[in-house]
Amino acid sequence: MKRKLDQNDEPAPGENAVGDEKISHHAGGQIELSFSDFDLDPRLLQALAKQKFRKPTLVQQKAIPLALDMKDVLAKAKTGSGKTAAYVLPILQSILQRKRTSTDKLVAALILVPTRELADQVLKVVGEFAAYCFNEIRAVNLADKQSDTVQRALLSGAPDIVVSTPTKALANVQSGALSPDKLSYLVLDEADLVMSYGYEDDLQKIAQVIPTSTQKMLTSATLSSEVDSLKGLFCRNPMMLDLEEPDEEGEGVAQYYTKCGEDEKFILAYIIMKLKLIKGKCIIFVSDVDRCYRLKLFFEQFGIRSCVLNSQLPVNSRIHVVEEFNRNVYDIIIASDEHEVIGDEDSPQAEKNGDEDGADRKKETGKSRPKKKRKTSRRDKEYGVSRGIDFRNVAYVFNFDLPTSSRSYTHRIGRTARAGRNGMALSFVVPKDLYRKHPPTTTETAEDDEKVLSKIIKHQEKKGKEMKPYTFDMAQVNNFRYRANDALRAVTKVAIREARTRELRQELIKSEKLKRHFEENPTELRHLRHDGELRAARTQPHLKHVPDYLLPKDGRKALTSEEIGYVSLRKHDAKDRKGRVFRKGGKGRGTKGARRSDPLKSFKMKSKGK
Ligand SMILES: Nc1ncnc2c1ncn2[C@@H]1O[C@H](COP(=O)(O)OP(=O)(O)OP(=O)(O)O)[C@@H](O)[C@H]1O
Repeated sequence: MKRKLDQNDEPAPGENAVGDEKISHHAGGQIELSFSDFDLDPRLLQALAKQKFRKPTLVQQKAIPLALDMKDVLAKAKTGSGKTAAYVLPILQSILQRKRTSTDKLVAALILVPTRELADQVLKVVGEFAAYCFNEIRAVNLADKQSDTVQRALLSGAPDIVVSTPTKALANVQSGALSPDKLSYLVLDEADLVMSYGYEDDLQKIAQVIPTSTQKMLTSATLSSEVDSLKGLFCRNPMMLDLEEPDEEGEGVAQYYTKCGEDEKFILAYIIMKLKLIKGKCIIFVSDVDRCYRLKLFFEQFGIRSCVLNSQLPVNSRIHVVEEFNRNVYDIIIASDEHEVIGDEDSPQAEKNGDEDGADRKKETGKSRPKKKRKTSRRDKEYGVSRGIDFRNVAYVFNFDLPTSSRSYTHRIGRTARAGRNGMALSFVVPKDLYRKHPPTTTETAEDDEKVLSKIIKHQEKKGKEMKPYTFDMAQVNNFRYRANDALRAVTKVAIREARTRELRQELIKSEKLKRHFEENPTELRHLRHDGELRAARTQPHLKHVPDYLLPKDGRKALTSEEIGYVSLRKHDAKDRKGRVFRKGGKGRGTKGARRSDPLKSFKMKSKGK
């Protein structure tokens, strides 16, 4: 029997979620292909070897042959499974092939993405794969904020590949700077988001000028109800891939949630970060820009350094933060997941298009998010880091504020456990009774956390994943309450406003410098750190150290999860070569010495400040 999917439904593994013609695939029993089976240009194989891509991932094994066979492809595969290479490699292959016999200059591929940071990332991936093609491939990014003149200059001479957001692409098509007449490839990366990001009108106009012969590739980790609109707009009979693959070496993302009050979120975050209960790099998602600064200033009180990412920051700074994080310069990023709000504000079609941030939330909770007043501050509509961004070696994702939909949850936790690694996700959930007691000082409402949680649990179960409760021992946690509240009191609204202004000013200066001067001196970029103290809040130096009396009796030796909470977690190994990413160990897996333990238990506590 065919199950009816609502827009928020993420289909169960192998379920025919993306349409009737689709083929569902599972990894089990498939013959494994290697990159050399694809008959790729040797220069591409060389680039793959340089990047240490030993074998194609499942989505690459399935999509690349179809794409090389000139088929339209609609691919749904999990986060971090290598969808970018699945469309970039066939594009490069076809361009190189054409260039063997033709000297025509034309834009061969248009890659549409929802955000500027993703456009930047995709351009870099293209550059990496084209590294040995010398001057044969030219790719440009139109998503950056550039004048029309600069964009026209970029497009003059017909680059082979154009990466853009739909709005920028359409503007250039309409001005005549970008000619889609001879386009061989059109890609929609994060296709469901592109469809529901206020871009539908742009996409419709683009669809009208794309030749019917253009081959289309549409990808996302979450595609369901958008499929019909996408098919209607772009490709009527695509090959549909719905790929579910087992996590390679263990559990993928180990998922936990903790029910707590709004004020307790801060205490727990302080304890987890300061006592390093979970080791490694992390991304903390909050619901809006103010929350970014509230948490950053709160952490600052304890000497915990963090970077923020939000739509107010200049795009250069945002991209730089991600790059530096990936080079292990920073450990903590506090990111606002704002497209949910922007979806509401800027996209009247959000509901129509199945935007979980609008329509699905309504479905889940029975009510729409209250309309927010438009902030006077400048926000970048094309900001977004929960989708597609390839954060490297993220040990855990921390949903300080629960997302408002299961789809958003899937993408957020997909920032860890990428490319076959393991990771962990911890989400704070404010139960209704606690919400009423201490409503959050955020523009978002947490009142529906529990409803969203049950939806998330349901969707994860369909995929064979489990989201487990984790209960902290609040008696132990309460020892830290006074200090946490003291720090929180210093983070006033005025302090947050000042911090926002100060950071924006600093980042604008850095951004300009980044753009002009540091292009020529890339090594100097390192000096422009983004995790400096904002010092907008009252400073209390004593808070930077954790006094011994707050710790359990043998606290200086180690704090175990039994002491801070009871162990209701599934056994989970947390170790990799650098001690950064949780990996499932075990006999014969080369994880000598890896101890089977839960995420908190395995970490020693540090009683001194950073
Ligand atoms: N065949 C491969 N072998 C090893 N690593 C790979 C392979 N393919 C991709 N990767 C790496 O996996 C990571 C994730 O790839 P990518 O960003 O393309 O995932 P994605 O499926 O697009 O994720 P998302 O759904 O979050 O956008 C990248 O760091 C990439 O370099």
